[in-house]
Amino acid sequence: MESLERITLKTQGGQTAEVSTFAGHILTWRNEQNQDYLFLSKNAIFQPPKAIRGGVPICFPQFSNFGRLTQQHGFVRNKSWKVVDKSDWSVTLSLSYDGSEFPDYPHPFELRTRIELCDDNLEQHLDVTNTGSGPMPFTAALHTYYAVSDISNVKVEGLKGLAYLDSTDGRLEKREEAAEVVFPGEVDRIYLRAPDVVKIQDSGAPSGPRTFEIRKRGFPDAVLWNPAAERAAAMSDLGDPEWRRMVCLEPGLVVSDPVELAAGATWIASQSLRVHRNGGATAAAL
Ligand SMILES: O=P(O)(O)OC[C@H]1O[C@@H](O)[C@H](O)[C@@H](O)[C@@H]1O
Repeated sequence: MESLERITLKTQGGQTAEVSTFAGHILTWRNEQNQDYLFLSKNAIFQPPKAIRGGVPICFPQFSNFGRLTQQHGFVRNKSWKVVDKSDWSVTLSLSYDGSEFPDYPHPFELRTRIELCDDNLEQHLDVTNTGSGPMPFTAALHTYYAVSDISNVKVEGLKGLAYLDSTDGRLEKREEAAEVVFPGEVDRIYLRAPDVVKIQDSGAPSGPRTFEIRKRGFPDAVLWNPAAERAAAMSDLGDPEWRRMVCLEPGLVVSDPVELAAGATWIASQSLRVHRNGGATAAAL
């Protein structure tokens, strides 16, 4: 098994994050008690170019099959990235594509991600520059896997009233009626024009209830995913009971506000993840 280069970030308060140069991928984010905030599957396969199951894979230049590529979620999660700069608590990675490897995607680009860790707050920035001479269409998502005690303890707030495409039902457009979305079975939805703040509550976390607050910028949509038992059983790097310990909330540029980036132009977006523990706010500032 090929070992991955991991960069460790640390805060003064003792939280850590690990970032893999393969895939420009946040692998872990742990609090000072070494408890995981992000889910990384025990069955994850660390064998490039296989995508890693958990953490924060970057889906680019395509989310799912929204684009012309045959690779689900694009190809940057299967590539090695370069470290541009690094401090104890931050790292910037980049990936250049010259437009030649994938005939269905002849658009050269320079993609960067910057990851900054503070106590109970992780920020991830994504920016892309079109280095070609024509317009560059793309879709994208930060495919963030949160660690939860059990999916039956999870409720997602902030989606009520939104239209969504139900990927478990032929991408039929539906409307969210629930103030708190729960997971009685497989959930795979693309919420259109989601608000910039969405919250995931976990009432069974080991050190008391906790809430993940996701603040997104520049991503109009949000994908919510848990595969449930049957689909997870077909995924060798997930399976049972791992699927119970995760939920994905993925800020995305998927359907709303499609982008055709002009030659030389740069697009930027980000997410800021904050954890509120035991129902109380943390001391970290945004
Ligand atoms: O197995 P992959 O390619 O990492 O994708 C996992 C899931 O990613 C989610 O973003 C999609 O909405 C799901 O449909 C998909 O199954």
